[in-house]
Amino acid sequence: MSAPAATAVAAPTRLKVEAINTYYGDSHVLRDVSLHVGAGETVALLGRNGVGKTTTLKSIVGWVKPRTGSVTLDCDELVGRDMMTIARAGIALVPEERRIFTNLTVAENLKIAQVTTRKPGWTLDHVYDKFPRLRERLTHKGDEISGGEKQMLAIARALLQDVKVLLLDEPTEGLAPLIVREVENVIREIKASGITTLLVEQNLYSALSVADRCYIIDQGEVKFEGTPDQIRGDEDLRRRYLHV
Ligand SMILES: Nc1ncnc2c1ncn2[C@@H]1O[C@H](COP(=O)(O)OP(=O)(O)OP(=O)(O)O)[C@@H](O)[C@H]1O
Repeated sequence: MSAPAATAVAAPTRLKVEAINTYYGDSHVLRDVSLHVGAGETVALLGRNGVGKTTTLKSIVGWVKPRTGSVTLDCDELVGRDMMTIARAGIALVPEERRIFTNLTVAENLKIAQVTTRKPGWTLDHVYDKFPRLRERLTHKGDEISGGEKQMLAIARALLQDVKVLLLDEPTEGLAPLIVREVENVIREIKASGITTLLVEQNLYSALSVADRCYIIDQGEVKFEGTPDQIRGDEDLRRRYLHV
């Protein structure tokens, strides 16, 4: 593995993944994967197709269970807990398929996502302010909005759930360049609001433009930890692990 970033962020660790090994049946997909995300940091997990990025996110939220290793949120162990408990602890995954209710309007999708028992970090007003596109589409059904709007709606729903750590799986996938820029701005707004984000991206330059730090994973192993600038400046690294 390459040397860790010289410019370590001073924030306390919020999410820590330590030496997890995850399998699908006999297939050993994650091999001693370790990473950490500081409070308020935006970290990107990069790598080619099928190397284990989504499986890392699913292992964090308990969708798949690591066979060994540890995942902690503010030092609380999550491995072995069910998905609902992990979600209540404050981790939300926005999966690649952007799960929203297609038969409900945008407004209804947002209303039912709201946490009523606790004060959410993001309120509906905050969402309407930062996602003007959604405000314009409030009466449209989930299946009547564009891919970019679905992505923003899925992210907004997660933000309304009193989230501490947001996991985004390929948030810019399939989106037009102009909409990719809007999603990047939303990710910056999320960081500005103090939420910790771990995102998986195939769109390297989009990820580098929003991330404070990055990990590169290959064949289920973390091969690099460093800054966007280190990746921009290392053509060999990009060619070896990212094909760009
Ligand atoms: N439910 C599953 N059952 C069996 N194998 C799986 C399952 N999900 C993923 N895999 C395999 O695990 C490996 C890692 O997949 P994963 O989805 O984590 O990769 P990824 O890096 O996110 O790639 P992609 O960008 O293509 O989603 C791949 O070989 C994939 O085929």
